[in-house]
Amino acid sequence: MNIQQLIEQIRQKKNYLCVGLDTDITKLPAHLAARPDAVFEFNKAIIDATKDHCVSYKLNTAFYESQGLKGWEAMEKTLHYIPSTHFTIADAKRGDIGNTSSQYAKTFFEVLPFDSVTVAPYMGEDSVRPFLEYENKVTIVLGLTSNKGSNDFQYLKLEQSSTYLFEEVLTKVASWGTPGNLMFVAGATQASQLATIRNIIPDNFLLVPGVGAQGGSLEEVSKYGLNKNAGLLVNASRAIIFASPGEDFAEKAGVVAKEYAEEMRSYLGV
Ligand SMILES: O=c1ccn([C@@H]2O[C@H](COP(=O)(O)O)[C@@H](O)[C@H]2O)c(=O)[nH]1
Repeated sequence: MNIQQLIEQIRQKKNYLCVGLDTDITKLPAHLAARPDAVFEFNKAIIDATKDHCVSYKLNTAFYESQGLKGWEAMEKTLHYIPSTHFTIADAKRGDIGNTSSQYAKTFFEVLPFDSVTVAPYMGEDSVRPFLEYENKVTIVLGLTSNKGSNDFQYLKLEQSSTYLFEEVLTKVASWGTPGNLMFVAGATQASQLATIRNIIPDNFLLVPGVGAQGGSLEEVSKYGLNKNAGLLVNASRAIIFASPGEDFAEKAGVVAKEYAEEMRSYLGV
């Protein structure tokens, strides 16, 4: 799915919810935990219960890679189970010298046919370029992250200027691509910076993690982040997939996803 099709899905479904499949095996419901394909069974049930209330799924690859081959297989099966009407994100945060980034791009755009992958911009243009070379795929670059550690580097002021490092990152990286192939991560916990971010990149989609378990406000994010095409994908992982620890985990996930979707609909004013 490309950005134009994502915009169409948002219009049809009237929400911009991304469900995060951060499937931590230590948190699986007891009745599933011992099953041989537990992670995929869990994800399948979550997708079935939430697909009508979201437009996207984000798989944080760490939760799969940490399980070795079995985890990788669960990630692949999950990706293929997600309906083609939903925008898929590999939250892998890759980026290396160009020669190596090409291999990462091949991994997440070809071997695993995700629609998009998250990329860390620290190593500069040649580390991001191999991802951007894929037509109809989207590169999601870390702009201003949701964690406390974002203060360490992202809020450093550039010498003799009032500009933060993250602002320079957004400005520079935006010139490497277009709103059709480049999104940025902006943490929901950073809502006070969203107006600034929108001034720099009015048209790019923002992937916004940090509502739910991290306490970010959906209302604030929507107020400052929405643009003419919606322009937002707001992710919640733990708050949805682990809404209940019991046999009703999928049903509860569906209820929470529906609540987020309805709140989003009110902000879209449709
Ligand atoms: O700045 C960032 C970038 C990525 N993430 C990822 O999003 C989800 C958030 O999970 P919750 O359970 O909803 O808190 C997770 O995969 C993070 O690695 C982020 O939180 N902040």
